Amino acid sequence: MNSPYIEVSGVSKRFGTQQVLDDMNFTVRRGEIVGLLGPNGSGKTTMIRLLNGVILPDAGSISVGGHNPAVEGDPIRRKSGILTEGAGMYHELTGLQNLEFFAKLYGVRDQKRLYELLEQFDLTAHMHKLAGTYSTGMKKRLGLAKALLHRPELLFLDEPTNGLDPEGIQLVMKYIRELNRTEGTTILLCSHVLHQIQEVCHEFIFMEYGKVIEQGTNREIESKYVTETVLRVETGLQINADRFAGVSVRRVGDEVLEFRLPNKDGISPLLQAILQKSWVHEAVITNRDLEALYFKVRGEQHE
Ligand SMILES: Nc1ncnc2c1ncn2[C@@H]1O[C@H](COP(=O)(O)OP(=O)(O)OP(=O)(O)O)[C@@H](O)[C@H]1O
Repeated sequence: MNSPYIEVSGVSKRFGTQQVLDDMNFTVRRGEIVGLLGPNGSGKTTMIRLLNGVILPDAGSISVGGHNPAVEGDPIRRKSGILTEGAGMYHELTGLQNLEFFAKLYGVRDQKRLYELLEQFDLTAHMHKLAGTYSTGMKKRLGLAKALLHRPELLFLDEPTNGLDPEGIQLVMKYIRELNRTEGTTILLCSHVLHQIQEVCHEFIFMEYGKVIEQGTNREIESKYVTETVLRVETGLQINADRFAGVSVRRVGDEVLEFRLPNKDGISPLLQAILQKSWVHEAVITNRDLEALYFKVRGEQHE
């Protein structure tokens, strides 16, 4: 098991009278992609700013790669890259000039790196245009190129796919996965779009009201919260009771039935029983994707 790269323990932060973070505790292991998830205003961006040493916690301790961001922000910023929501670009400079500016700031001397990143993010044809004229997707991709200039070992991504079209989302997600796989980059990713990050993250941290309400892999959270299997089946089967083959069932569409089983072992016998009477076009478990888990975890917090 990898050692913790980020350790957050008992961290609280207040702005005026508003308690934004309240006793936050979590760890991120080296080389992992971790999703930080929570509703608007739950404190995700504030947490990233604390990890970068941009603001200071009121209580608790933080370690990032062995450094305390409150007093050692510089070494952390040297080995980390950050993509914020606004991407922080100079609109009156071209894409290339922006990268040149930040390359100088980060002490990146290798000019090839700039062109390599422009190419990687499909920006070569646009590098001489002013960044202010870029589309949202292009700005986001330029922001990523900037964050990666100095080959950081840690990457903070705040809503990396906001405002991107489906193609842009795919490009960014593919790059995140590849970067992690080939360079072992540790990535902390904030997002609302759960189905997009489900595939790329190794672990998830669910936040609410400035607290961590759950942390784990999809499988760990699933085994803790999912006590039954909900199977949606597209079939021509006609039912006239609320059970079929001993399994609870209800109709949810013209040719769609929803079955509730105690566990996955019952799926094959159920499908066999259906197939003896009718056709089946699709069968999907609907209650274990990240979105379903997220609502389940949040729901249990409110009970
Ligand atoms: N510098 C600040 N001064 C005062 N209040 C702040 C400051 N920064 C953040 N807040 C407040 O802290 C709360 C959490 O904000 P934060 O941006 O961390 O949430 P978030 O989870 O990232 O939200 P979103 O998903 O909308 O980006 C909000 O109510 C916000 O108004």
